[in-house]
Amino acid sequence: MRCYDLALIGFGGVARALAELIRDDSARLEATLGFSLRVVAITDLNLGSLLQPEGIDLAEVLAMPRGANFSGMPGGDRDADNERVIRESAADIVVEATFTNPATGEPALSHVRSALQSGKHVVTTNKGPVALAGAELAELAGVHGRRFEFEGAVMSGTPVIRFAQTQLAGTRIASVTGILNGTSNYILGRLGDGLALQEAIGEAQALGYAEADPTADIGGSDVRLKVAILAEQVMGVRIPVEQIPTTGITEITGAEVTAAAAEGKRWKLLGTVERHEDGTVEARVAPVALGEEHPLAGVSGATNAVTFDTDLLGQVTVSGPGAGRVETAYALLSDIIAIDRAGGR
Ligand SMILES: NC(=O)C1=CN([C@@H]2O[C@H](COP(=O)(O)OP(=O)(O)OC[C@H]3O[C@@H](n4cnc5c(N)ncnc54)[C@H](OP(=O)(O)O)[C@@H]3O)[C@@H](O)[C@H]2O)C=CC1
Ligand SMILES: N[C@@H](CC=O)C(=O)O
Repeated sequence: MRCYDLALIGFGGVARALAELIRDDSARLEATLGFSLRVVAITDLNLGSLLQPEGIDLAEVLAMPRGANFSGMPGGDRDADNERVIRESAADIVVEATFTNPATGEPALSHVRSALQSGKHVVTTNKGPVALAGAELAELAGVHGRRFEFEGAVMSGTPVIRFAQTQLAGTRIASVTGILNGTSNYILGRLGDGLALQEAIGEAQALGYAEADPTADIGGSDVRLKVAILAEQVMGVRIPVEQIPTTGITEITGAEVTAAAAEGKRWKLLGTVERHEDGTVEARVAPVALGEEHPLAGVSGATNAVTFDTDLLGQVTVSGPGAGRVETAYALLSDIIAIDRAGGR
């Protein structure tokens, strides 16, 4: 049985959900996938660092009370010494799940570079490094004979990047348009139900949908990163993030959501990448009041959907969870499966 050792960098909602999956479902995963997973290192701002090459007892760390940290445990330290843990741990795969900085991609970008340079595969749900340095990191992975996988960076666990890269590889994609942020889509729905913006944000945070800084969700910068990722990964065009005109949903009121609904319309925050006939490619993020007949109008809650406009198939739409702890942990698992299927070690 193949076994992959993991280092979890960032132990928040998504990484914990992955740890719970490994703790609770390893027998099924081993039987269906043919490999096992073991966590040998964890770092987190709150908890510090834990390095245990023989495997960490996940039940023990998942049960740690709020405010506790790893100091006092064998291989434990109260500081989150990410770089040392990434380089020194015996992990095969580094799981990067810290927060997303939409401007610099740091510290995640440095984590990914260090992991690849020290000969480890990387799986991440962090949009920053992929949007800002995707090509550089893919090249670095190639140089070191490792893989850089990031399915969860767009639409959480719903397989959209790999789907487009493999299943749509033989078509020309003229445009990609989608609802790409679960939090803002959820909030628009709740504004329509009569909630105040802050209440709706609070709900999205409690449900594990929102970014550590939710202004990234409602201000559009989260979708802007995802649009840049889709442009590069699916349409082969690098568009610097700062060149993507972006408007969020902060100016949309509950009254406007209700008034639009009365006219048969639904406000949606759309991310779009379009290839024009002259070959130029344009990207944007903006709220749009869609008519009820539009295929994306009925996509509600934290569900996301993206429509690819192709020459051979016409429109192909993929829809599924766009946020959520367990859903996003699934993206990490799907990346690990991709590494295994590519030959693993
Ligand atoms: N939740 C979702 O639905 C989705 C999330 N993502 C992405 O996945 C990543 C993780 O998301 P999620 O788990 O929800 O976020 P959380 O905020 O729950 O978890 C992030 C964790 O990383 C820790 N952390 C932050 N900075 C550092 C650092 N420098 N060193 C070590 N630990 C650090 C945080 O500690 P502290 O709390 O002290 O800051 C926190 O425990 C993010 O990049 C997010 O954008 C992608 C798709 C969907
Ligand atoms: N905060 C994001 C999480 C996934 O990327 C969202 O709500 O879509």
